[in-house]
Amino acid sequence: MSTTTVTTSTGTAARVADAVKVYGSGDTAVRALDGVSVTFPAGRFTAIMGPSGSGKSTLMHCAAGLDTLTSGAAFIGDTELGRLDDRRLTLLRRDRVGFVFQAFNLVPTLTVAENITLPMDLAGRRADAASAEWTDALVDIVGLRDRLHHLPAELSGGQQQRVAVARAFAGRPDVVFADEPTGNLDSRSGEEVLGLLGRAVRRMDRTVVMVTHDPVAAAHADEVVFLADGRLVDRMESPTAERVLDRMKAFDGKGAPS
Ligand SMILES: Nc1ncnc2c1ncn2[C@@H]1O[C@H](COP(=O)(O)OP(=O)(O)OP(=O)(O)O)[C@@H](O)[C@H]1O
Repeated sequence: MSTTTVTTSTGTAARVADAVKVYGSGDTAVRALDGVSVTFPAGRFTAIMGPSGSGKSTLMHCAAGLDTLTSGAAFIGDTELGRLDDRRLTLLRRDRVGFVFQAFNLVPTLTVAENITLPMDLAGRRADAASAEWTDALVDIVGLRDRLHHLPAELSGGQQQRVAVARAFAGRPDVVFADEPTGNLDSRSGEEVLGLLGRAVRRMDRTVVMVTHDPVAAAHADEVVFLADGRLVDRMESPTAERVLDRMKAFDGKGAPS
C-alpha cells in the first residue's frame, strides 16, 4: 500500500540550515541553538537526543514551525517557514505536519473517533474517500476500534497516546514531530507507542522526528542525532539502546565532548 502524499524531490521531509535561536537579550540571552544544520529524510524515523538544556525541544519547535529562528532557515519539504505569513504557516502546520506531545493533548469532550479526525475535519478533508480509508486503516493499526466512541478520560494513558498518534498521522502529513511521546507512559505502553511510530515509518512510508531523553526510545529510530550546547555533535545510524547510552555518558557533566 502506498500512502505517501507529499515528499520532495530531494527526499527531505524537513531540515534546518545554520539554525540559531536566541531567547531573551543582553546579559540574560540564551543561545539555545548555535548554528545547527540537520536534515530529516523522508520515510525515516529520526530521534533527537542530548543532555537537558541542549536545545532538543527548541530544534523541534523551530523545525516544525511552532517557533521562529533568530537566524538561519527551517524547511518543511521545499517550503521555507520563515517566508510564510502567519496564515500560511498555520495552514502548513495543519496540512503538512503532525504532532504528538508528552501530554497527549486530546480534546476531552470529543470521542476517540472525533479526536482522530479533528485535523482533517478542520481542514475540510473528511469527504475524501481516500482519507476515510486511511483513517479507517489507522484505527486498526493503533488498535482502537473498540474504543472509538469513548471519551479520552475513559482510556488509559497508553490508549490516549495511541489516539494522539492516530490523530498525528490522520492527515497524512509530510512529517510527524513527537516531543517525549513516552514521557508520561509506563514502559509497556511506551513500547507500544514507539512500535506504532516505527511501523508508521517502515510500513506506511511516514516520517517521524522524535525528541527523547530515553536511549530505549531512541533505539526505535533509524538514526539518532545528538545535540550538546545548542550544536549538532554526532549522528548514529541503526542505534541500539546500549550504544546510545554509551554516547550519552560522554556528555555527563561536561556538555559537548571535545
Ligand atoms: N522560552 C524560553 N526562554 C528562555 N530560555 C529558554 C526558553 N526555552 C528554552 N530556553 C533555554 O534554551 C536552552 C535549550 O532549551 P530546550 O528546552 O530546547 O532544551 P532541551 O534539550 O529540550 O531540554 P530538556 O531535555 O530539559 O527538555 C535551555 O538553556 C533553556 O533554558
